[in-house]
Amino acid sequence: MTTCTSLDFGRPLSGTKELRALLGQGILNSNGAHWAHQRKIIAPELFVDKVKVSTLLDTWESIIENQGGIADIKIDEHMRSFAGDVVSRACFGSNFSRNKEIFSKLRALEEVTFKAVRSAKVPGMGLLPTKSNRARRAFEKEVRALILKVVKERNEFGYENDLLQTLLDGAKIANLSQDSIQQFVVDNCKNIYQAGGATGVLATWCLMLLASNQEWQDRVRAEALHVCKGQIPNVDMVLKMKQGVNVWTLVTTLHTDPEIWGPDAFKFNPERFANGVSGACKQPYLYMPFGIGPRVCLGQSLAQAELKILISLIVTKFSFSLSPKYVHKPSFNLVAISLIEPGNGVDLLVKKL
Ligand code: HEM
Repeated sequence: MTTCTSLDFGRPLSGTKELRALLGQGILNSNGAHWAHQRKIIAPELFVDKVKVSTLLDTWESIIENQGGIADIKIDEHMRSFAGDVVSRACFGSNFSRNKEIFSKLRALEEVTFKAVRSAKVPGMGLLPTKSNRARRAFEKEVRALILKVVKERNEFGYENDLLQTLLDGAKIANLSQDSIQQFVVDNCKNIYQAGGATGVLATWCLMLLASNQEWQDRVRAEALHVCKGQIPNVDMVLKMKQGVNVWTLVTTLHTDPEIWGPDAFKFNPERFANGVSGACKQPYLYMPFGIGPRVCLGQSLAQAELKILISLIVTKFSFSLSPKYVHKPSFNLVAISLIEPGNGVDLLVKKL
């Protein structure tokens, strides 16, 4: 895989037409030279040191205070906005103040796209003026307009050293028409928001697991307190098939196969990684949470730093357990990068320490 020189790594998503509204021809959904150009532009921008602590902790503290010392919090939205905030700061600079609006419209676009992908059985259905097709087009237009507004402000108010600027400069160097420049920037902004959202889902699952495994929550807290010594953590503290045939690996199955991980494959046991990935499973290359090869996740380091900072801050400031409201319902979201999300969200009972 790493010695492969082809630029065609196939994105054979079923319902690609339906996905166009959500992902366009940005990095997640493109191939060949166009993908390579985008990857070259985006890769240097996803710096670990751009992670900043958000207002999430203050929000939780005030909710807990208002609810008399212990609060029942549905954490999904909080984690989603935290991840969005990090992506926004890391990639779109200080003036990306519309990030919340863009995020919520993208989420709505994702939901209608998901429905369309699931029901795209009849050829041409995507073109009919059905209620969901109209909604999809409306959200697509709104997201595009919001992003282009930010681009306009950037062009009027000057240069900033961030991904948005790099995308604008990269599109200009490529000698694209005005329309193509706009499409290039819009598609890639949407893709980065989509891809970056994965961290929010991962943080949600991580807190759910720590909430239902108190012993591990205590161990993680003790480690975070030991490493951070009462300070806010920073990044240093925490880091041949026939042509045209595409193979999709169901990574969840790979990551829970007892033949690979041993008889306790389904148990939440972070201890298995005490001696690294090679100590945890038979073949280290079978562990691929961020993908593998030339299309490996570009935000891997950013996401890992972001999660370590977030989780160590949360465990040192709060203790938490699963709320009786929580219903376990993992749901597959095939739209962007195949995430398994908590279908009913995650409800936690949170107390300030
Ligand atoms: C815990 C969080 C995350 C997980 C588990 C994750 C996982 C993945 C996976 C599995 C892929 C597909 C790899 C493949 O096709 O082989 C991917 C692609 C990608 N991810 Fe992430 N990701 C996360 C966070 C992020 C963040 C925070 C960003 C940036 C802000 C990001 C940017 C990207 C990009 C740009 C791609 C497309 C790379 C390409 O096609 O060349 N990801 N990610």
